[in-house]
Amino acid sequence: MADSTPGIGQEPSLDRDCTTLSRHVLQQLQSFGPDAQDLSALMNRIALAAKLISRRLSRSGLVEGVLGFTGEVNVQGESVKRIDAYANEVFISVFKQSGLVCRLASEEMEKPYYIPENCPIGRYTLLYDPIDGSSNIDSNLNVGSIFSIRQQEGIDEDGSAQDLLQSGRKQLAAGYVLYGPSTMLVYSIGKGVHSFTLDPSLGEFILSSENIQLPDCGSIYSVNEGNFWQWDESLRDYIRYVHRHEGYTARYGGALVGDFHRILFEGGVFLYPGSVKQPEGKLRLLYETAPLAFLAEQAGGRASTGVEEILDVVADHLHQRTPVIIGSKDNVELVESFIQERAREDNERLMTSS
Ligand SMILES: O=C(COP(=O)(O)O)[C@@H](O)[C@H](O)[C@H](O)COP(=O)(O)O
Ligand SMILES: [Mg+2]
Ligand SMILES: [Mg+2]
Repeated sequence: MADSTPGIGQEPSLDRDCTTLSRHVLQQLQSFGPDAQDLSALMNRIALAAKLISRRLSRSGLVEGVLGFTGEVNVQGESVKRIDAYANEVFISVFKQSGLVCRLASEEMEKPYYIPENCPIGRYTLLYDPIDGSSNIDSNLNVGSIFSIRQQEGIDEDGSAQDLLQSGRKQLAAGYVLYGPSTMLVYSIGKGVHSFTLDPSLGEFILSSENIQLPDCGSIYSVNEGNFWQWDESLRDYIRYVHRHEGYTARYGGALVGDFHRILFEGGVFLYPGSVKQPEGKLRLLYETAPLAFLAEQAGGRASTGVEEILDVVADHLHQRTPVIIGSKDNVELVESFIQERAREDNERLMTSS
């Protein structure tokens, strides 16, 4: 049997390279300057929030007060789950003491939460969806958190947060946490997309994949087909095309983070189009689709509303929704081609009837 004991002068081999998240941020920025230190500290705080939420989720069937609803309805008109409220508070308390951010904006709060004691030191705003896919939680299925970091511009004295109403290209960093069989954090600071896995025995996120590349084309399409008759005919045409062609497979888990994660690693497309009732779709621009679009572009993929890149959309209010088609370049383009074709036909019909 081979002797695996390290010889004199040899390092004992580890399972993997133990690159932590904060070290990774500094390595990418190749700097120890104040901006790099800030970004590294911000990511560290997000990791802390993720660990606290992950710990709570892992005990969800065992302790009181994790599952079920609070009885309140949020600004989106959705019933708030206890875990939504808990995770929202976790991000607030983690960042309140950080000195890093002046303002937090989340799905669960109508207006941003201001931390005046952090200003003007904290020059950043954190936008987040504390728990994405919370309808999955009572069935013990995957959920996530989504985050986006922007530089705060101006002092926002009147509390209107006008500087947040800019395109997604203003994001400094974005990412998500997936609470699945393991807890993973995927992020980008505009230098590729990288994933980390929480090692529960160390309490640290350890690098698992660097420079993730979305395949140009993939077989997965991920969409809630229960909404088929609510969509525009162009989307129905696309789905009919997929049904009639070999090589496609449907995957839909009911939590955007999980569904996007699969697409990021395996390729394909996730869609949440507008419907008759909700022409803008369901997903929110500033803390759901824009951060994921940032990751998709950084990984060589695309994210589109059908007529415009998601990252070019300028929000007109904090909780703005937007249709989204996100994933592999070729797949996104194919969906867009159905939308454009239908728009062209509608135009021609209009021209001939007038
Ligand atoms: O944004 C989402 C829900 O967010 P939320 O839990 O409100 O943060 C998504 O995860 C959707 O729930 C998901 O895409 C499934 O939507 P439906 O198909 O159930 O409408
Ligand atoms: Mg969500
Ligand atoms: Mg949510």
